[in-house]
Amino acid sequence: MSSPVLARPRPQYDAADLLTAYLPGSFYYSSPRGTLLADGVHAAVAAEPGASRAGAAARALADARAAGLADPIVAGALGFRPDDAASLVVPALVRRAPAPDATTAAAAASAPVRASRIVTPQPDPADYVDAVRRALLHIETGDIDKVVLARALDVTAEAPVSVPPLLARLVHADPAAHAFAVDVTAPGDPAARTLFGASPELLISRRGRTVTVNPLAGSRPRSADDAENRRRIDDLRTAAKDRAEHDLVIRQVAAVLRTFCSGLDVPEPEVVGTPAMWHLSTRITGTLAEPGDPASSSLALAEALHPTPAVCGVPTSTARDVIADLEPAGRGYYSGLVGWTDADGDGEWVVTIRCAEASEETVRVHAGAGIVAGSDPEAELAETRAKFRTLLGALGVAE
Ligand SMILES: C=C(O[C@@H]1C=C(C(=O)O)C=C[C@H]1O)C(=O)O
Repeated sequence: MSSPVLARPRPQYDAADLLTAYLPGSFYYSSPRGTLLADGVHAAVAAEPGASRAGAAARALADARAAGLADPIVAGALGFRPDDAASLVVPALVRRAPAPDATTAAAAASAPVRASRIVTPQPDPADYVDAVRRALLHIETGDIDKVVLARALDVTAEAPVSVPPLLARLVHADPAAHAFAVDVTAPGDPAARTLFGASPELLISRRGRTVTVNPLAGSRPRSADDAENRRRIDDLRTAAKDRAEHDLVIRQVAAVLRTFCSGLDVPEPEVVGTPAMWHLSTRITGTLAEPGDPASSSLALAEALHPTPAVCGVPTSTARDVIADLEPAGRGYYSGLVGWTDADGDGEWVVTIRCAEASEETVRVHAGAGIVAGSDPEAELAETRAKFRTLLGALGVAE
């Protein structure tokens, strides 16, 4: 007779448990695929700036498995530029739960928000409008077809800002968003820094052979009025300028994916909504030709796709130079990527937008807009203003 195997049952969590357990220093990520909360550092993933982070992640995952860590993952964030800092670790403990739903974090969402915060635009809105005009000159002269220009708001409170209730509000406001919070404190920083947000834009999700990417480009603010929203959706669906802006992104993303996939389905764009915005969206699926190749891991694919013209421009390197010239402050983690990958290469990475970085009393909120021929500088300013609403709503302030 065999004796029974004694083992502690694997704990079952729901999305609310993990959101409640989140504390700065943890890695939190939720999306329609599920919720993940990772704590502690088994190993940091070091990579020289500019070198492939996917290679370093694959080595760290192999070492973690060899050291006996069950189902290790690499989780964290990469910045916008290849030479920006990254924050990637093999966490010591990973807890998973199903995706959040409309009931998740209801209590946090109804809690009052502490008022009296000062909002400082970086740069001044007039300077942003001027930068858009200068970007249009680059487009007229033919240097670039598209560039995404961003600006920021510094929201300063009277006391250190607590990220967990802000994250809970973001999840409650849009349970279908890709919500995240990542510790991005670097050696030498005077205080801890947390990157958090609710991105609508899936850079890549990989399960086995199947990859899904969902670029967004072309936007309208959401209105409080249903009839007005129907008008805006129709307008977005039919406007030649938005369609051209969207097609630039899809063409580049599909071209990159074709080099990894044996089959690719690129449907017609549709309009999707967040609580603050409407976007043109194309949900592309592909079948990987070599799923066992480390060069096809979700992080390797994310690095190959990044930066898409949804956050940078066309052509990529000239657009990146125009951004460096026209945006007074570096982007850091904004418009980079956040997510996780496992030892089989499966994982999910999102574009780091609708996000902010909190440190002590200050939260820096970011938003950008794609500039193409025919863009109206004031309308692009209004678009960034509407995009800020995702984070400002959680903070309980207006621009
Ligand atoms: C750059 C941002 O958003 C991106 C730009 C968009 C656009 O220009 O229409 C739409 C969605 C995102 O790909 C942002 O939210 O900061």
